Amino acid sequence: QLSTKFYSKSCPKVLSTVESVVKSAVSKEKRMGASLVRLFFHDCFVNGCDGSILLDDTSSFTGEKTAAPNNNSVRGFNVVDDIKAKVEKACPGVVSCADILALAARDSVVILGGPGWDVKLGRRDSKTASFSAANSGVIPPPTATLSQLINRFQARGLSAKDMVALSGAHTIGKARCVLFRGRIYNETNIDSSFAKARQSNCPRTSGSGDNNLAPLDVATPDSFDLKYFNNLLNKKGLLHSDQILFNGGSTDSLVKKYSSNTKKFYSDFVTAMIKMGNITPLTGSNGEIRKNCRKPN
Ligand code: HEM
Ligand SMILES: [Ca+2]
Ligand SMILES: [Ca+2]
Repeated sequence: QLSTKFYSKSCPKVLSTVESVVKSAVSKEKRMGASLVRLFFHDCFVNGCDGSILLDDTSSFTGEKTAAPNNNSVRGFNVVDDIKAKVEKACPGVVSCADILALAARDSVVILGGPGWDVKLGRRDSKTASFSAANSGVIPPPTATLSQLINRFQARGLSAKDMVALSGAHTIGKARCVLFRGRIYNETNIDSSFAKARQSNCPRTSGSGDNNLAPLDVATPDSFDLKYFNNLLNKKGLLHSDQILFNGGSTDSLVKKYSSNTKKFYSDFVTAMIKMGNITPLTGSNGEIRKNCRKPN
């Protein structure tokens, strides 16, 4: 059972240490806050919040970093290393990499103007990772239908409401052209001037400009707020999987509600982040406390 006080005796400085490293990383690059939030999501969905996503490949082991949803996409590993090094100095062998991800995600949201919450701690680190689980079937792709999105979250114990609230994390951060090209050229539920603007930096031809970036939230890309949901009402969702949340289906009413009610969005987002953070953690004597987040001890 996770607890907010897990390190209060063994490493009282962990909270302030994580916060200060995240603060300095985000002040250098706002996007890093978004990247750290996403890292936590992609860790928790694949075999639970166990730091599995942080393991590097070796000559005899392929981890999760090169799986399709992560490859050339997830980032922030150096910031996690930096946090881990400082935490190890303060309390060697005590704090897990999985808990560092949970704290860094929360701190990122707060620093970018979003809600705060008490993070439950006590997760331990996996000794392995799963390329196959990360590569297919667990993390939804941006081309997903609404029922696929709902099903993939349900498979992790998260409701449709949790899914919509968590999608609100796309109020920060960026995405690559290759992942929204189909939407801006082929879809009809898109604002035409928005589509044009995005097309200007994302060529139609596949293979050209694939890695060009655009903000997930056209209005306030560096602030954690409800503008993401406003964009959806205006057909300015960047990804297919964003706009599908407001496209005449069962989640329309929730999107509408969040678009005008910051309090409701924040409280549902926090509830869902805590739920996501509880996905099958390793506790007790399972797993280990890695010394280096990139490799098992
Ligand atoms: C609902 C299903 C979801 C889909 C289909 C999805 C898909 C994506 C895609 C395709 C990107 C861009 C990746 C790239 O360009 O390489 C992205 C970025 C991002 N996602 Fe999601 N996502 C989903 C849910 C979530 C959740 C639950 C969170 C966190 C709670 C989240 C947080 C983020 C953030 C913060 C970014 C920007 C990262 C950065 O700028 O480095 N997403 N997502
Ligand atoms: Ca994991
Ligand atoms: Ca925003």
